[in-house]
Amino acid sequence: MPSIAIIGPGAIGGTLASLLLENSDNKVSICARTPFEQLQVTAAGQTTTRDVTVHTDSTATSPVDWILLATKTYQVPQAANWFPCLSGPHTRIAVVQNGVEHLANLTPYFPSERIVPVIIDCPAERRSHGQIVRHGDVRIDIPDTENAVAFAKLFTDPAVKANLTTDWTSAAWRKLCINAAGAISALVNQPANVAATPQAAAIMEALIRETIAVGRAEGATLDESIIPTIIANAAAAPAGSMNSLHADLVARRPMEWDSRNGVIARLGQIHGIPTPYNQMAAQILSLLESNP
Ligand SMILES: NC(=O)C1=CN([C@@H]2O[C@H](COP(=O)(O)OP(=O)(O)OC[C@H]3O[C@@H](n4cnc5c(N)ncnc54)[C@H](OP(=O)(O)O)[C@@H]3O)[C@@H](O)[C@H]2O)C=CC1
Ligand SMILES: CC(C)(CO)C(=O)C(=O)O
Repeated sequence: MPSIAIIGPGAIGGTLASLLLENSDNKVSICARTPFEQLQVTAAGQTTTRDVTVHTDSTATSPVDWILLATKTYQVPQAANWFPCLSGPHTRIAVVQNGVEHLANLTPYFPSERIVPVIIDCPAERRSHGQIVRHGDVRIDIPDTENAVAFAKLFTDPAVKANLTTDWTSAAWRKLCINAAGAISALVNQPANVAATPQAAAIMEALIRETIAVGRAEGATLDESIIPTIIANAAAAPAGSMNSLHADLVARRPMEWDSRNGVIARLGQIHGIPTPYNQMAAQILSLLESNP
């Protein structure tokens, strides 16, 4: 029975915890900052409610086979306080976050061979502690490695579609193109279909072009055909669709502006690639965050 501790039972962590509990072989525990007794996930009009083991004190935990880290990227340093009690010599960690810095963020705590970086596409929101709404299937891109295959096998629910890729870098940068462009919604506080306006579409195109240029310099294979696709998909999103960055702005929570836009400016500077749109997006979002 693989033992799995989910750190960060929010929209993504709560969704994955519920899906892991579908597999009765899994021994699942949750590491949270706020206690709750039941995990309720609604997807496709169906609500699943389960009693769950929730820890809020790391000293009450013990080493597990898998850690699933699903906090926001800027929360990793604090979440690392869970690692000593949860980690044994063979503990592996799946990092389920947006961005392209999964390994850079976690190698200070784990050897890279025990880190599984996970790119996830799963529109989800946390309504309250332990109450999640999932708005679609769960698609994950993971590297084609022994540990990643073992991670994917923890899930038996067909809603989880795992893509084993030999080019995880390109998959991560393709997702970052979506997330970088998604900043427009938080910048103008408008849902995804603001992309239907020519002004928003032009800004999204500029954000994506910068992301493609830096991603290519980082070794990703990125085709410019994703530009109109990302913009068209956003423009056609159901009315009111919010990405998680925009949801954080509306909820007056901190935002992942650094891992979704700032990273392009940071890496662009290393490669000598100008990234004025992503740099300004990160600066404006940081300003909005500090002056809600
Ligand atoms: N939501 C979405 O649609 C998608 C999100 N993602 C990405 O997935 C990642 C997670 O995002 P999401 O699930 O939306 O974020 P949420 O804010 O919904 O969840 C983060 C969770 O982590 C918890 N947390 C933070 N710090 C700690 C800590 N030290 N110990 C224990 N728990 C902690 C938070 O608890 P608390 O309640 O105390 O804040 C919260 O439950 C992000 O990188 C995001 O960009 C990717 C695809 C889609
Ligand atoms: C693409 C999207 C909107 C859902 O997977 C996302 O990554 C997010 O909300 O952070």
